Amino acid sequence: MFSARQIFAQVQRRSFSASSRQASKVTVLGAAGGIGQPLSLLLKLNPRVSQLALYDIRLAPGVAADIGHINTKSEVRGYDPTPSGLGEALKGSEVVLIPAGVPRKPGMTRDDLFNTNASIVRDLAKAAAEHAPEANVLIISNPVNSTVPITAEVFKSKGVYNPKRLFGVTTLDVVRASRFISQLKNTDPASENITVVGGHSGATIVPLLSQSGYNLEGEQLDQYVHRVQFGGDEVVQAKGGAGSATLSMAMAGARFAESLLKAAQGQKNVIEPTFVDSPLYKDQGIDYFASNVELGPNGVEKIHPVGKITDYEQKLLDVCLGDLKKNIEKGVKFVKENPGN
Ligand SMILES: NC(=O)c1ccc[n+]([C@@H]2O[C@H](COP(=O)([O-])OP(=O)(O)OC[C@H]3O[C@@H](n4cnc5c(N)ncnc54)[C@H](O)[C@@H]3O)[C@@H](O)[C@H]2O)c1
Ligand SMILES: O=C(O)C[C@H](O)C(=O)O
Repeated sequence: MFSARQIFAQVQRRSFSASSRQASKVTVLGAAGGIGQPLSLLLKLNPRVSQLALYDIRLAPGVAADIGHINTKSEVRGYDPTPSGLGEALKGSEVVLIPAGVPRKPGMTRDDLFNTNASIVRDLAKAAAEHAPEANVLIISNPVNSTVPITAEVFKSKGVYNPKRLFGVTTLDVVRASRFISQLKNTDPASENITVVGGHSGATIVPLLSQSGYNLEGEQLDQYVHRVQFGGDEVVQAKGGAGSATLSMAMAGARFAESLLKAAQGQKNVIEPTFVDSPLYKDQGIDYFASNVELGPNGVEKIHPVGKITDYEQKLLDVCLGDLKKNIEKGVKFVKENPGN
């Protein structure tokens, strides 16, 4: 005989496993690139994904044919670089990841990518607003501090903006912050989870080490913060002109997509750092900010405040806010002045 409690637990388990089998179409725009390919591979390995739609201006059908042989259940399809191919790739999608655009070379800042990537993201955002207005849109293309506002402005201009469904992917900053502290403290990096707030470039990346109970001091603290803020540059230098982080970014993007799908499929307390339309600094004219965000079936469920920080961290945050405001304004202005076709 089962007790009422056991039966209840069984029903709960069944309903969770039913919802975790829910069909989820995921689309990658820029799927043939340095990030796009390993990201698509990781998504193919994710049992929460039922359909994987790959789009790029080159090679997406080839990447799809290759990944499609992997023996997991999801259907993979690559789309031709035409407006109808893009539309089909987006139609019915629950999660749209956008790593389309050019990466940095040594000596460049992320903002130096603006001139090329702003119009790429604007045009892909237009297609997403038209064909997948209710999808969760995950922006990876740099400069994220500007490409997220660009996407928001496009969605607003089409009357379909939902601030709960637009995310700048800043997961890599937390992945790095966790890895780098584990190297200093000889801990397991997988069990570190350092809070990182602000944005995704240089001084706008603000690790809040004190919130994990660590108190590095002096030069060691300065070096740690610098490494987290400029971790991307380490990879750009090491690749010597052949691009920026792709493999670690693919892991970070796949982790964020998995968190969104988990939350959409009923899991509670799913928290990820991400750059979203946020109330935290709107009184200072800063409409987007990255902090820990609880995800739910509707996307953003709850935006966590920055919380208690040290005077040192407050100084980092002050610098961050100044830069962030300019990056956001640049994105908004771009769409107003260059609405495209
Ligand atoms: N958010 C982050 O943490 C993070 C981390 C690493 C890289 N990035 C950024 O991600 C972007 C991509 O980096 P990458 O290394 O994959 O570059 P990449 O050049 O290897 O790949 C970019 C891909 O985008 C495609 N593309 C270009 N224009 C397109 C369009 N209009 N529609 C569809 N696809 C298009 C290209 O054909 C290419 O396959 C860069 O802007 C880079 O700075 C962000
Ligand atoms: O550094 C870059 O340009 C790519 C990315 O934003 C990163 O953090 O690795």
